[in-house]
Amino acid sequence: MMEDTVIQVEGLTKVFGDFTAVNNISFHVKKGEIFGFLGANGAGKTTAMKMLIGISAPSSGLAHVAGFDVYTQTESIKKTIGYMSQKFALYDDLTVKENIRFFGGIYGLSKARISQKSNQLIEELGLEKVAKSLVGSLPLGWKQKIAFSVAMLHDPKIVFLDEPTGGVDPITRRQFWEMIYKAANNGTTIFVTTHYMDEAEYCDRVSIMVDGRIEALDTPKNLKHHYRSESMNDVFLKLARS
Ligand SMILES: Nc1ncnc2c1ncn2[C@@H]1O[C@H](COP(=O)(O)OP(=O)(O)OP(=O)(O)O)[C@@H](O)[C@H]1O
Repeated sequence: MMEDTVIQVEGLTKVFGDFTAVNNISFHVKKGEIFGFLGANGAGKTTAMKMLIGISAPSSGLAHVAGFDVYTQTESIKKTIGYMSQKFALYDDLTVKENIRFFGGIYGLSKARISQKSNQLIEELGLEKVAKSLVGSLPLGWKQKIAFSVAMLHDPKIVFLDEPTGGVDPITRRQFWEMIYKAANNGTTIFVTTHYMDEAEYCDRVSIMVDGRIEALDTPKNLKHHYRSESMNDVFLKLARS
């Protein structure tokens, strides 16, 4: 594995019965890169991501995440990465502080470290007034920003974000992306799926999955040039909906 490669995937495949959900995909992701993982509904993004985060065994192919093998070193992978999904992020019936304490504990942080991280996160996000409110009472955009910070509590090398901004308003999405940039600038690798094509423009490189295969992978600029498109939306429509 090249020194700055943090995700290495070769011929990764997942079969359910006679249906191939992820079909022989290959790519590398570099340290500190923001890697966009795009595809229409059902293209196979979540299935691929589940293999990379060590919760679903591949049918065939190879993958290393932070240097760990997805077949044999899944516990090491889980400790090294952060994960956030739109569908499950935080406990609605715990307060902001309780969520931080809970997830900090799961990640194995010391009490002192959790307390320090909790204060830092609350200050950075300007959450002083709602630190003791139940997360369920907060707007979705706030929840998602807190969820991202919680996924970063243990300073993961790579953070996997599965549609992190789904249903969130454009201003909050922009703020969310500022958090992503900051994490990437600090050396965290970001692997992100999204349905928002403006967000695809913010990625360093983007892959586009169609029916389980990666049909295109390049910088947004090169993809637009190659597909003679004005925007990533056009590129996506040409590939994913053709
Ligand atoms: N456990 C499973 N058993 C059988 N088929 C599955 C299973 N998990 C996913 N699939 C199928 O694999 C295909 C890819 O699903 P996946 O959830 O990976 O797509 P996706 O690109 O993440 O879509 P979305 O954007 O809707 O989340 C779908 O046709 C889905 O029905």
